[in-house]
Amino acid sequence: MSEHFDVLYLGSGHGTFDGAIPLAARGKKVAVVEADLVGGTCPNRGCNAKITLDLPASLKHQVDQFQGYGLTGTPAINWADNYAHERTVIEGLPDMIAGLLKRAGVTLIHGRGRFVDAHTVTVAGTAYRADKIVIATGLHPHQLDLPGAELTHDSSDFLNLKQLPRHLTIIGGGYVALEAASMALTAGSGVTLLLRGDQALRGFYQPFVEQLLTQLVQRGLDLRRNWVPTGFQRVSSQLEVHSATDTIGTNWILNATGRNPNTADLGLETIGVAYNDNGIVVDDHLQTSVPDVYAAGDVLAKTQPKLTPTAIFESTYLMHQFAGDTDAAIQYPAIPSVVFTTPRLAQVGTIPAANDPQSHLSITNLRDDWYRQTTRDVHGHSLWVTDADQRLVAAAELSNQAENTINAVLPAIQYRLTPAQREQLVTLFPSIGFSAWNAF
Ligand SMILES: Cc1cc2nc3c(=O)[nH]c(=O)nc-3n(C[C@H](O)[C@H](O)[C@H](O)COP(=O)(O)OP(=O)(O)OC[C@H]3O[C@@H](n4cnc5c(N)ncnc54)[C@H](O)[C@@H]3O)c2cc1C
Ligand SMILES: NC(=O)c1ccc[n+]([C@@H]2O[C@H](COP(=O)([O-])OP(=O)(O)OC[C@H]3O[C@@H](n4cnc5c(N)ncnc54)[C@H](O)[C@@H]3O)[C@@H](O)[C@H]2O)c1
Repeated sequence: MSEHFDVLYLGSGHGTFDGAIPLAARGKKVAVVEADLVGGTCPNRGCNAKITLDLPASLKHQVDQFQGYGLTGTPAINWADNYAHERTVIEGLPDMIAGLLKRAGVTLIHGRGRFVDAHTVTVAGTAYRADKIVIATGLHPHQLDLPGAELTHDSSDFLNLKQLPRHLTIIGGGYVALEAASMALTAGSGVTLLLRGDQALRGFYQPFVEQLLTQLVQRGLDLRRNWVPTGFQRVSSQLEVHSATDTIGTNWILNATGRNPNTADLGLETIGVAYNDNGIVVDDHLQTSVPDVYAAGDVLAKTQPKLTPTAIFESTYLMHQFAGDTDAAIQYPAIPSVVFTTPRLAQVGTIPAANDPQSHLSITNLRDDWYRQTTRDVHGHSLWVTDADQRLVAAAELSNQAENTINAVLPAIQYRLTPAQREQLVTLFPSIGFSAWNAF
């Protein structure tokens, strides 16, 4: 007879483990099926790996900004050492997360799961039954259907480079493209960035995106807009990227054209789970079109940003639902996002049009903030959007510490704090939090 669980999760990323661990600790019988590395994309091939590699680049950028302001001599990035450091920080994470799951009493099943019916999945020929099943299978890199596409690489390949190529060509204008471009430029590689349209980072405040691109171009980025690749070719020891009218010679090609939901080969058609190109369709309780089958994390078809904090929020919500703490619909908070370029571009809330009568937009030049002068972080701006009652509803910033500014002001947005309530909050001085709370 097949083993029976209260809840079984497909995938072991943040869409799963932040909820599965407390659920098991509360006495539910929980199983997690993982086909690859435990912990999923973020720890192994995403956030943690990327930020570890980026930090020396970010530090170098800041040291460069202090030349003539108390520092002389610019450090060089040794990529082999940087990569070796990243490995030591990352390599233990799957075992660490597996340990957390096991200590909480979760049964970890290695292999690819597939639905047989709405309450049964098979893994390598063994059937497992559960009262509820959560699909949290994440995304995979989008493949280009072009001649020579096998010569291109994805973000995991980039994060696994032991040495950076002399010249990289990056296709795409999203998070992965901009973060890789910024890191590689600072580390000394030549970088060509190909945008198929006019704009990069479409969801972000475009004047700040343009400021970021200008700074990257000043640091040597070869930016090509409206450049649509038609194919790739190896020519002796070089690679070529072709468009209808142009050719770029390069040493390495990063395909950063997005990621697609892992919905194939799960047996979704067998049991009737509805999905589309954006992912699995769910109701406001994260239940799919099939009762007792749920979805969480990046694989969801959703308008919220497909980020780790969103996945954590969803898996935690499902944990409370399964534990009987709530039967309320999910209510997403304001979800911030940041592009880890140098400088960083961070944002929260919906930025209205400049002439929107319901809101007031103001822009702060970082040069005018005394504290930013001490950190030489003076080349960007903050955007503050307030409503008719002077409550903060959205914000964006381009700076070396943009993620900290946006984190600092999140409570003002989430709890709709009035100016009088904000006055009651005392922050440390001098600090980025103080600068943020006093800027709008
Ligand atoms: C390069 C990169 C950098 C990123 N940086 C950031 C960042 O800085 N900040 C941030 O917030 N977000 C970042 N993200 C996004 C973040 O990684 C995701 O939002 C997060 O990992 C989503 O978690 P998840 O559990 O939904 O999916 P995943 O972490 O992708 O986990 C899904 C898991 O399901 C497994 N799986 C798939 N199919 C099956 C099956 N049939 N059976 C069993 N297992 C299966 C997969 O092997 C995988 O381990 C980054 C992503 C990338 C690619
Ligand atoms: N800092 C972070 O939080 C972070 C960092 C990296 C990745 N991520 C997450 O990982 C996921 C993937 O990021 P991404 O940057 O790969 O995707 P993305 O969707 O952010 O960007 C894809 C880019 O590729 C372009 N594009 C799409 N098809 C193309 C084509 N055929 N030819 C040329 N250009 C094309 C798009 O216009 C867009 O600029 C996202 O969910 C993102 O949230 C987050």
